Amino acid sequence: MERRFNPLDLSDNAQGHQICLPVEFVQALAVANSLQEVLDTVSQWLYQLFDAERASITLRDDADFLKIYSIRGNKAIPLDFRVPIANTLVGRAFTEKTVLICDELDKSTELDCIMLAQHGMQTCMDAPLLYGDVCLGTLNVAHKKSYYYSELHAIELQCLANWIGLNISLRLQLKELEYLASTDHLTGAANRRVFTQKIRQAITEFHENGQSFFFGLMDIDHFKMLNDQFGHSAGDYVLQRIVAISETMMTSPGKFFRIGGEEFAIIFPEQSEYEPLRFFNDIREAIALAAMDYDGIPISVSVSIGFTAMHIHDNTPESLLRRSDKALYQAKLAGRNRVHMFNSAQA
Ligand SMILES: Nc1nc2c(ncn2[C@@H]2O[C@H](COP(=O)(O)OP(=O)(O)OP(=O)(O)O)[C@@H](O)[C@H]2O)c(=O)[nH]1
Repeated sequence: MERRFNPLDLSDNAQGHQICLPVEFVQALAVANSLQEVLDTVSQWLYQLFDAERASITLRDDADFLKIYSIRGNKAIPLDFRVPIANTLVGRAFTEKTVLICDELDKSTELDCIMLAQHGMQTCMDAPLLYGDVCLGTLNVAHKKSYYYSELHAIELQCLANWIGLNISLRLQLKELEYLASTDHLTGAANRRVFTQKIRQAITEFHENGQSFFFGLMDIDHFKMLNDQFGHSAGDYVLQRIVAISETMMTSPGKFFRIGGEEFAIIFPEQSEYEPLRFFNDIREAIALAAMDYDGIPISVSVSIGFTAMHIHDNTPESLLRRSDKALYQAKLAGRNRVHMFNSAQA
């Protein structure tokens, strides 16, 4: 059997009812440092407050899927699972912005109910996480006994969903703002602002714990000509491809940034197994060999790279930038499509 409750009707029916929350719950939410911490705090407390076998939170992933972001208890539907919005109880709670209770999970034909029933649960209740007109996802609890949750439980779950919806919405907006402030919108690469933070951090870490690194500047060859010949959007496409190729070439601690129109910065921590000249050359070669095709027109492009090692007397990014820029200039002068390491004789 299924029961459904409109959140507005629930609040009408709940006139005079009070919801009582543990102080630790409210306190833990107040000090949560990230969206994930908020979600984990909420699922932990749902699990306890609703005497649940399982508590979870989904958020909208895209037009067709919700994603499980936090779980406490039974892992019948695992973390990060993308739950289809179609043909699931949780999907209907989300799209219809309605609290749904399924009292006999083993009789349901919906995917999420089947998965829960297969792991021994009999009742589940899903409430929409509302923020104004928008539904952000759902709060979900499940229990081993059938017909376990009452309308009072539905009132309380929806009340929590309304309260937490605001918190989640603000955190999502903050995440979006952080993303916009740190990302180059054309290519998705980390931008100059992040570069400035990361290079300063790398310099500090070098002076504090001796973790050395190499710093490279990469510049597209004859990019103006490419723009003139094929058009600005072809140039944009090439920028996107170069970023995608370079990012796949980064070994895990390597960091890549777009710091100007056709200029990129690379921080490459020193590591015995991957020699820097080879690392930078591998990137250069991957770009030179890449098959690029813009609107049916084959385009080949190359880059030049200048790099330098971190020195004990480097206290700010400027000296590193200056040395790499000189090496880059040498690479261009020598014919482009090459990598040069800074050599003090050229200073
Ligand atoms: N399509 C596109 N072009 C850009 C973008 N940002 C900068 N550019 C172009 O990049 C070109 C840079 O040209 P130059 O600095 O003359 O250098 P170059 O032609 O690459 O020559 P070399 O560096 O000497 O090999 C200019 O034509 C800019 O308009 C962008 O976001 N998209």
